[in-house]
Amino acid sequence: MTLAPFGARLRHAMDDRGQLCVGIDPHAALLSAWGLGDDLAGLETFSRTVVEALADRVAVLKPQAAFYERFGSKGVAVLERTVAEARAAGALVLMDAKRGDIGSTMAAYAEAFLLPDSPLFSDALTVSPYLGFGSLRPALDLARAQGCGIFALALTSNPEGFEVQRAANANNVSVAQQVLRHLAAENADAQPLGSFGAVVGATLADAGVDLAINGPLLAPGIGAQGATMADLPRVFGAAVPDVVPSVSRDVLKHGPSVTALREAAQRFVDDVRAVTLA
Ligand SMILES: O=c1ccn([C@@H]2O[C@H](COP(=O)(O)O)[C@@H](O)[C@H]2O)c(=O)[nH]1
Repeated sequence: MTLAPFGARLRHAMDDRGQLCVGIDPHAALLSAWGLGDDLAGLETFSRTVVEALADRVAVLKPQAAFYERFGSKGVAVLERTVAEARAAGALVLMDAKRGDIGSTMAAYAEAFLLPDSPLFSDALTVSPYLGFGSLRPALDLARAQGCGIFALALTSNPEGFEVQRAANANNVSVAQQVLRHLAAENADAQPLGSFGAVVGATLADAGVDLAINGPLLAPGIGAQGATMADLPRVFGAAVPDVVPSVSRDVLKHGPSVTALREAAQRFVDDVRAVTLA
C-alpha cells in the first residue's frame, strides 16, 4: 500500500495530536535513572515503555539510532522492533540516523530506511547534506516515491555547527541558506506541507535565514540543551506552524512511569499550542 505524502501525514498528525516530536534516546544515564541495566534488556524495556506511553498520542517519535547501534546487531534488532511498534501504534517515526554519503552509497542508506520491506522502514529520515545537497538525490527520490520524508541538517542546535553552516559563498549566501533553498525547490507546489524538511535548532539566537521552505522544520534543542517553546517565535517567526519541536531527555527523564511520561509530553504540547495561539 502506497503511503500518502509524508508532509500531508505530518500536517494531519500535528493538527490532531499537537506539534511535538519526542526523541527516543536511551542514554546510559537514563537507563540507570529508570532502574534498568545498560544492556539489551534495559534498551528493550526503555524503548517499549516510551512507545507504550507516547506512540498513540504524540505526532512524531524520533529514535536516535546511535543509542541502539552501540549495542551492535542485537541493539539494531531492538531498534527495528521499536520502529515497527511505534508505527503500528499510530506515531510517525522519524529515524534520526543523519546519513550522508556519495550518491551511490546514499542509495543504499535510503533503501535501509525508506523501502517499505526494510526492517528499519521509517516514515522519515534525518540526513546530512554536507557532501553536497545533490548527493542526497537517491534518498529524496525514494522518499518521494514511498510517501516518506527527509530532514536535512541546515542549522543544527549545537554551537559547533556555526563555522560550517554559516559559512557563505561568493554571493554571501550561507551554506544553511543554500540547503534551505534546495529543500524549498523539492517542496514546490506541495499541499498542505512538503515532505522535505530542515533541521533548525531551537537554541539559535535567531535563524538569520529564510525559513519559507513549504516543509517541516524539526527543532531540536528544547529542554536539556537550554531552549524552551517560548523561543520558537523568535527563531522561527511566521514559520512556527510548520515547526516540529523535538524533545528527548526532558521528556524521558520522567520515566519509567507511563503516566509521568504522558504528562510531560502533554505539557510540551500545551506549551507549543500557547505559543502558536499567542
Ligand atoms: O541539530 C540537532 C540535530 C539533532 N539532534 C538530536 O536531537 C536529540 C536531542 O536530544 P535532547 O535530549 O532533547 O537534547 C538528540 O538525539 C540529538 O542527536 C540535536 O540535538 N540537534
